Amino acid sequence: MVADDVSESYGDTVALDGVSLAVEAGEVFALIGPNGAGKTTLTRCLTGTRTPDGGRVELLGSPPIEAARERLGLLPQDFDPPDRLSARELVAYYAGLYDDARAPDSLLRTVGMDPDTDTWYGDMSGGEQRRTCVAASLANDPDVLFVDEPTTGIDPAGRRALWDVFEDLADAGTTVFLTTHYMAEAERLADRVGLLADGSLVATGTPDDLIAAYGGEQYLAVETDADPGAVDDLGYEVTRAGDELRVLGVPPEAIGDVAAALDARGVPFDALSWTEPDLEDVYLRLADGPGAAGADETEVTA
Ligand SMILES: Nc1ncnc2c1ncn2[C@@H]1O[C@H](COP(=O)(O)OP(=O)(O)OP(=O)(O)O)[C@@H](O)[C@H]1O
Repeated sequence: MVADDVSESYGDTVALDGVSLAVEAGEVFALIGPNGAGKTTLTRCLTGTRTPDGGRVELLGSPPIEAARERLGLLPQDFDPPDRLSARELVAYYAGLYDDARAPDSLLRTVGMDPDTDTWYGDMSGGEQRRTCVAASLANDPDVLFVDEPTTGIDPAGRRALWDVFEDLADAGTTVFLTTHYMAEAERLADRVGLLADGSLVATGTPDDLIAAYGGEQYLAVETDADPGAVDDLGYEVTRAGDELRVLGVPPEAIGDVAAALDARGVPFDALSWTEPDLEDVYLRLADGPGAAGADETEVTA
């Protein structure tokens, strides 16, 4: 799928301001960014539910509106099926829209739902509702799946179970375009991540490359009142952050040496913890921190 210089506004609100990206067949692409960044709008443009004001969009080699419906799966953020259907009825309804659909019971089991439960959709917990909706979005065994915040409201075990579902789909060759606020979800699932802020794509790259470029350094946090000068001869930069000293750039294999050096210098400390940057640090730096969204649009590559 391709978005080329896509712009879209709602009245005076600019939701997308010249977004360009390309997602390869079989790739898992995660779109992250703050509330109101334009993620849902971009998903709508890519799926043909909105026609952008400007730019070009291509899905499965055609304008989205012409893309083969039976090859697409879509779970919108605001998907709101009828309340008075059981999970089986709901998934069977969506499966019935296609000539060649997967069996509803098997789909429900895939997402961790008991197909025999007769609770109406309107009476299910938020997490059960979302799982059922994920099952419905898979009814036609799509080649390209768009899922907008698929695991919101799902408990941690259920979320991990759905990650396995998406991973299995990706392993089987399905292209997945995922929108999420869970950085661990993007980091675990995505081949590439795009960070959208204020309608612009601020950075795109593999999770590892983005973390290397923007995540900052690994560091050893030393909970102590000591002055940074007490440990500034260890070969690492040392800064104070609240009640801890941060010894920057310490690799995991050097943690013992630093602890021994603290002891040797008589520096008292209550705790040591080692931290390595993750996608959340990238997000905070580029989208939510000081100077956020100020980065030029960047494709990060190894
Ligand atoms: N139907 C609409 N009418 C007017 N403005 C809209 C409409 N839909 C979205 N917007 C505005 O467009 C901008 C982008 O919204 P969008 O829903 O695409 O963001 P998002 O990144 O998906 O946000 P969230 O993470 O909260 O779901 C926001 O400023 C939003 O208020």
